[in-house]
Amino acid sequence: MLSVRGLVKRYGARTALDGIDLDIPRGRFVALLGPNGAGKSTLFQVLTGLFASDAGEVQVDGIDLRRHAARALARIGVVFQQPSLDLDLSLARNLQLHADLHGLRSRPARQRMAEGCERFGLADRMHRPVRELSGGQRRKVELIRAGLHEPGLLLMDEATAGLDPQSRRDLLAEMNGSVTRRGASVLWATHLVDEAEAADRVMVLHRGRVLADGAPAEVAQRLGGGSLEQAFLRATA
Ligand SMILES: Nc1ncnc2c1ncn2[C@@H]1O[C@H](COP(=O)(O)OP(=O)(O)OP(=O)(O)O)[C@@H](O)[C@H]1O
Repeated sequence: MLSVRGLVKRYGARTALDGIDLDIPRGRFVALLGPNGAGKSTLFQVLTGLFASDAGEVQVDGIDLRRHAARALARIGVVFQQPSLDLDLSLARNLQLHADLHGLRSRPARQRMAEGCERFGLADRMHRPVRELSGGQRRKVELIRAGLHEPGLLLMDEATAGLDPQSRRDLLAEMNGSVTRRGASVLWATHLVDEAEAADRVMVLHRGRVLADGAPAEVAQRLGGGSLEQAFLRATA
């Protein structure tokens, strides 16, 4: 679903991504685990076409991001680290704008919006301004929005930041649901080891490089043993 080869991104003299290779097949939940400044957001900015890389290739479902950006991006759903809803518009209007941007027909769009809001307990808030929602509820709206066009790849950049334990659990369960229900792939950026432990696969990113990639137990082993948390802290100290 996602193939990245030799990705390099520099900000002036600073190299934020230093030759990233990764392959994510369909139906996998992959955690991108890295400390602050590892390059997670930069990777997402390149994958979503916000920044051009200095070198390397990205293919989404076999489509080259640089040459066919619109087709490649249509297959991606994203929740960025910074909230990006229009607070003055209603929840439904925010979702409808996204559906229109992706050219969704109105009946399936309305049905998916209603299903998503139902799943997250937001059905009775659909026509209220987003400003009236809590931080956790806003995150859930962003998640519904990211999946509205049923993308094969979901990119989540620290999507649980600021959420209470129950909301974090709801979001993770929803992501796992997307993987099993629709066969979507999820790349979940986090610095929280417990979230990474719940993934099928963990990629540890540090200073723009992938230090280890595999099942959580394998990654812990490759980074010197002990728990994943111990190994991660040691490797990124
Ligand atoms: N616009 C920018 N200009 C210059 N340097 C940048 C810019 N954005 C990021 N960087 C640098 O690139 C590196 C990677 O940053 P990035 O935000 O991708 O990391 P991150 O893993 O997402 O961190 P965090 O977990 O803190 O969000 C850091 O050294 C950061 O200071």
